[in-house]
Amino acid sequence: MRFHHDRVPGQDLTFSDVFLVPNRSAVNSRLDVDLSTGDGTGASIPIVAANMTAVSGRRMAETIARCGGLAVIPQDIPVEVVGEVVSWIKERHPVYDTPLVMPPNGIVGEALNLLPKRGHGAVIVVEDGRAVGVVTDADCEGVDRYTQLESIMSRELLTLPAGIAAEEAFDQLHDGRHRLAPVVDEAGRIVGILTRQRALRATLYQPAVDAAGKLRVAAAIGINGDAEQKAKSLLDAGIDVLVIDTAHGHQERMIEVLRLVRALQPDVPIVAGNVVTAEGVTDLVEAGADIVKVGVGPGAMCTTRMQTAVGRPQFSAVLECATRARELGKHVWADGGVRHPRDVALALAAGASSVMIGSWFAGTYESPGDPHRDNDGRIYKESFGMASARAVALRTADDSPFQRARKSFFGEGISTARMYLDPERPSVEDLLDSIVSGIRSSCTYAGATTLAEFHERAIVGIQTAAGYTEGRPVDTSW
Ligand SMILES: NC(=O)C1=CN([C@@H]2O[C@H](COP(=O)(O)OP(=O)(O)OC[C@H]3O[C@@H](n4cnc5c(N)ncnc54)[C@H](OP(=O)(O)O)[C@@H]3O)[C@@H](O)[C@H]2O)C=CC1
Ligand SMILES: Nc1nc2c(ncn2[C@@H]2O[C@H](COP(=O)(O)O)[C@@H](O)[C@H]2O)c(=O)[nH]1
Ligand SMILES: [K+]
Repeated sequence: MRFHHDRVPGQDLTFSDVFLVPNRSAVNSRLDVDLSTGDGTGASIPIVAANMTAVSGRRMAETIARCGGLAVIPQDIPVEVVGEVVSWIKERHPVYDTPLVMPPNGIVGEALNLLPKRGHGAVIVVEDGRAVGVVTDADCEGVDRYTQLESIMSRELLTLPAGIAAEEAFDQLHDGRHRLAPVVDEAGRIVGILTRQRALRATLYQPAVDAAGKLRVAAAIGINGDAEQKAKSLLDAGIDVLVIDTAHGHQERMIEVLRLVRALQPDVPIVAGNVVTAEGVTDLVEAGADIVKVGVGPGAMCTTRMQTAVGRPQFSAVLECATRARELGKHVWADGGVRHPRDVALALAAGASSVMIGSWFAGTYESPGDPHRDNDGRIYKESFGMASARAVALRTADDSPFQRARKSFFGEGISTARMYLDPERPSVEDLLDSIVSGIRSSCTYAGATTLAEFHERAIVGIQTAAGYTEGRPVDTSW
């Protein structure tokens, strides 16, 4: 990456301060771009869902991995629960979505609770292991909540044979005017769901899978307590990437924990952070990190900069840290502050191998929270920071009241924020489509077919606030 006209800025910058200049390009199609990360995590797109309780649970993890990214199960989840989550994810189909299933005598109220859990928007009614009907939101409209599904379900059900080619599945769905269909094995048992969109996505995304063809998932630990034992248990549970995460990653306890974990000789990459300086990267890499997580204070739930003045504008932090990591033969993940696909492109241009997204993904069907409606009927989910009073209260539930009170003293995050579901893009897969199409396009504007080439060729300019505003779409006259 170089700065436009080689004007290296004298101050630190964040994503809104910068833009990408187009290059002469020999890349004919955005579909010719390979977005795999090359950082040893096996991800085929450079997106990681952050280790936040309001963001990354089992549904987020399977959905993102199916599109080639990763989710990090947060450190606050008990190890035995993480073990169950990992086994559950490894049992999911790498291409077909997990169906929501109910019996014919199940009631509409329950179906309405299940529907927002998944982007495909349908409950499959199953009897003796076979699909006998399908119920969507529209079928439940104006119907008493205690009505049994068999009296409202649509019985005109297309089923697709397991192993069907994605394009063939799309055509069958399209020709039969079906939005989705259960995929069944030879015995007629449901193995998953294909919507038209998922069939299309199966041709555009490569799932992130392990050597056994199972979906990949990452998990995090903190630096307190018996971090080494916790790391061991997570590795035994079969996680694919281990994240060691704390607010101030450039501290000696982190270095000590990293050394202990590295000594376990895990055969999965170790990610550690967060830092924002080259020195931080050097120390964590020397202690055993394969990937360093970069970002102090850019997160949407984060009050650290207001509380402490500490942090660093994220674009410059990523650039400096990625440069050092590259010199050491290692990688960085850009963590926090991403609100538009352009921010992802800029973090990749600065040299990150992957970009972490938290709050943006909290406002999707697949995040763990329950959907709520505001006074205007808009659907939102609650998000909260991992250093907020709410997260600290959850994390310290087993401590004595005095210990809990002491630990709540240093909150550095928001306890409730409303993350609205975008009616056009309510599922995390919709957001991924938008991000991935954006960065594929950024790569071709730069003349790059891989992320390594993108970083090499990217030309970054610095803009005024007016320059940034000019780039925003205008949806009313002025
Ligand atoms: N990326 C970011 O900008 C930030 C992210 N977070 C996220 O919040 C979650 C909780 O992290 P964290 O608060 O580190 O909790 P942890 O449970 O990981 O504990 C942090 C440990 O570091 C010690 N510590 C020393 N100085 C600091 C400091 N300035 N800030 C925080 N801890 C310090 C703490 O001791 P003691 O409490 O006694 O001081 C404690 O022992 C993580 O997921 C983290 O990523 C939190 C803040 C900033
Ligand atoms: N200072 C704090 N930072 C936090 C907290 N919870 C999470 N985070 C960080 O934010 C990113 C995600 O950023 P986003 O803009 O995509 O939401 C996450 O990975 C953490 O590094 C917090 O309570 N305080
Ligand atoms: K912030």
